Amino acid sequence: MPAIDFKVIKQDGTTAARLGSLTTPHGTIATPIFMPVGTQATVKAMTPEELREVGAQIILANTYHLYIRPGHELVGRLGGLHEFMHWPGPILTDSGGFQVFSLGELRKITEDGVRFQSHLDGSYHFISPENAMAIQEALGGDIIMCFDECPPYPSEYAYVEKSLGLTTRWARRCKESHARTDQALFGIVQGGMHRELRERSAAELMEIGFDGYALGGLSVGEEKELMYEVMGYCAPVLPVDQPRYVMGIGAPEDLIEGIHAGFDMFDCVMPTRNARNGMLFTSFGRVNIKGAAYAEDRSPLDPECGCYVCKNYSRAYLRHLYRSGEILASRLNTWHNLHYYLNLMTQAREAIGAGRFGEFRKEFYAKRFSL
Ligand SMILES: CNc1nc2cc(C(=O)NN)ccc2[nH]1
Ligand SMILES: [Zn+2]
Repeated sequence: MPAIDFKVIKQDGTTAARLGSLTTPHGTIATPIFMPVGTQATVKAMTPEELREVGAQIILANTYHLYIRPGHELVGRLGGLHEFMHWPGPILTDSGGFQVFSLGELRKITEDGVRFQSHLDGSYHFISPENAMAIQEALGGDIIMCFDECPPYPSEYAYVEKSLGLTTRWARRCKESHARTDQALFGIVQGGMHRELRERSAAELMEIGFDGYALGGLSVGEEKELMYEVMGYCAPVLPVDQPRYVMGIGAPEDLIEGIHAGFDMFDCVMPTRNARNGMLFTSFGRVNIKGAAYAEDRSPLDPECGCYVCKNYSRAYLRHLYRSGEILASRLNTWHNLHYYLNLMTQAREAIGAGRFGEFRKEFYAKRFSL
């Protein structure tokens, strides 16, 4: 009995966008879906009940951070992430591949795995594909990710080619050592910005066979056009009847382009991190709430939003909270940004259901810069 079941409910009329249903041991998710990032077993500033209220269906937790603190064995002993963080819905854990490679000089890659120093106290650690599986199995997420190498951008062609071979060999080791049948395992396609390498990586992973496929190694400093090009030629080579996930993506327009290309799942720290920095997303573009223009602006942040924040608070008050360094600023700004992202996904799903995602995409761009 596979851990997850994915069905394409409806293919859009004129684009590669599709409406899907992803059933996991902790509930069923409508796709396309955005996953709020809960790095240290919390989506910062939000309770699980509030996450539900803004429309979150599935959240992401970071294996690297939870391995370092409080430790995956501790989380396992306390019943796993769902129990530990009081989140009853589906959880996806990344493998730590990206975080560990982001440590830069503090890490050494070998065929067997990666040796790295903790960002907290400099202590030495080693993660192999096998223990990336053991860590995620202890954390107890519903969907876990292969341990891969995310090459820096830009990298020499030869390096990217060599790296994808390591990612494939590591993916095979992940599948061989993955024991929990109630956890789905996704492969991660690498290959940089080279079409033939991306297609080779995808083919090698599909040969091994996974429950879903992610596109890694994007949003690493490349131009948006290049990111969209890679998404455009990767989606069609991935299995049509399995979930397609783009990791670390992205800004609202990146989600629209990812859905347009045929992807189903997205995660990004942007809505939550930007919220804490006063950068708010609205249907008409971005609002930097600390701007003096909002000092006496009694209007809601986004008149078209309708979330708890936009129904009850003025831009002037949100600006005051932010400038005063109030904790409520992070909470209200996060609430609104997550509602914006998740509501955008709801609208996208409705548009696909009506066979009009192409028109929806045009409307999205038409009103974006009318602030
Ligand atoms: C914000 N940019 C961004 N790029 C990512 C790439 C990966 C990846 O390749 N994981 N194996 C994961 C998260 C990412 N977030
Ligand atoms: Zn709002």
